[in-house]
Parts: sequence; structure tokens; C-alpha cells
Amino acid sequence: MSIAPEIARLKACGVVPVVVIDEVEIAVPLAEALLAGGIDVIEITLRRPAAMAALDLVAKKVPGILPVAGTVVTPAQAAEVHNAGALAVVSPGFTESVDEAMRKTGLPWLPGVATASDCMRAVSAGRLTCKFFPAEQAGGVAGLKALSGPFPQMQFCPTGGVSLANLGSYLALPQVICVGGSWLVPADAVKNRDWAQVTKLSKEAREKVAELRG
Ligand SMILES: O=C(O)C(=O)C[C@H](O)[C@H](O)COP(=O)(O)O
Repeated sequence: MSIAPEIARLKACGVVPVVVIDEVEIAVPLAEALLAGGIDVIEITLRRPAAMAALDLVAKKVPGILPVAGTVVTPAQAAEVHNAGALAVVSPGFTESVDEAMRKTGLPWLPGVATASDCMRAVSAGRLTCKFFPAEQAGGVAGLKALSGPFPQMQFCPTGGVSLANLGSYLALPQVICVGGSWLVPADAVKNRDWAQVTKLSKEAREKVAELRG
């Protein structure tokens, strides 16, 4: 299976930080703090009004980091994040309308799946790399193992309840290319502009991935 270079970047990093940005001005220092800790991808979720401008800024000002848009749930958002400079897109679920809109952008898209029916829809659309969401709540490692049995062609990025403590058990599965999570960017660190903390957590995560991958 050929793999898009952006997906290869997610895989190489091993950990995708899922971030919520309330104020545009924190976007660049936050991205730089992740980068300083060796994390060269950032998923900016469209949970807040500032997200689109933050994405645009990171795409323009922090060339070393892969700008990924998250929480893309409508076709209009798919087009918007493309214009804002996202190089890959993640959604919590799968719909045909977002699939179609994503096809128009040509960007790699990781739709979210949590059930066999979700996987059947994704596979039918040729979307073989998916977010497994919400990972821990949808059965964790055992759930993903069982779910992916009938879909040997699929690869996953488990997200939701993943942390430094359990990422190893996900990354040990051959069908898992990376994990996602918000733990690298705690709300408190953002509130206090504690970028050193974000860098420290990033470094820890990267070291763990390196250790696991030998
Ligand atoms: O906003 C979205 O679309 C999402 O993608 C959901 C996030 O990926 C998870 O909420 C992250 O889960 P935690 O790491 O447990 O905080």
C-alpha cells in the first residue's frame, strides 16, 4: 500500500498532539514548544473560533511542523482547512459528505471509526488509515484488536484516553501507526504559557516512542 508523505510523518513521529487553541497568539509559541521537544506534527482542533486562524498562522510561521486540522465534521470545514494551509485532516467520525469534500482537497484524511460498520464505510471509500476514536472508551487495545481483525488492510491512530502510560500497548500493535492525545498540551500549561512544560512532555513522549521502537 502506498502511503502519503504526510501520513508517513505522523507515523515517524508516533504521537499526534491534539490541541485546543482559544487565543490565536498562543498558536506559534505552542507549535514551537512541541517542535523543541521533537514533536513535528500538530493537530489543531476546530473546537474553538480561533482554530482556523491558528492553523493558518502555524502553517505560515512554523515550517518545521506538519499542520493537521482536527474535528473537521462538515464539508465546508474541509474546504476551509485546506485554504488555511492544513496538510492533513482528522475527523472524529466518517460521513460520505465529508469524504467527498476531502477528496476535492486532495489532502490525506483520517476519519474516525469506532465500530465495524464505521470501518466498512471507510474501507468502501478507500479510507484505510483511520483514527480509532474514542480509543479507551471504545474498548482500548483489546477493542481495537477485535475491531481490526476483519479489516487487515486498515491502519489506525488511536485517540481518546491515550497517555504516556498506555501509548506503548497501542504502538505495539502492527496496525497502529501512531497515537493521538491532548496530554502533551495540558490546559494549565497553556493558561500559564508554560511552554517549557509542553516541551518536556513532548520530549518524554518522543523518548518513549524511540524506546518502544528500539
Ligand atoms: O475534537 C476532536 O475531534 C477530537 O479529535 C477529540 C480528541 O481527539 C480527543 O478528545 C482527545 O482525547 P484525549 O487525549 O483523551 O483528550
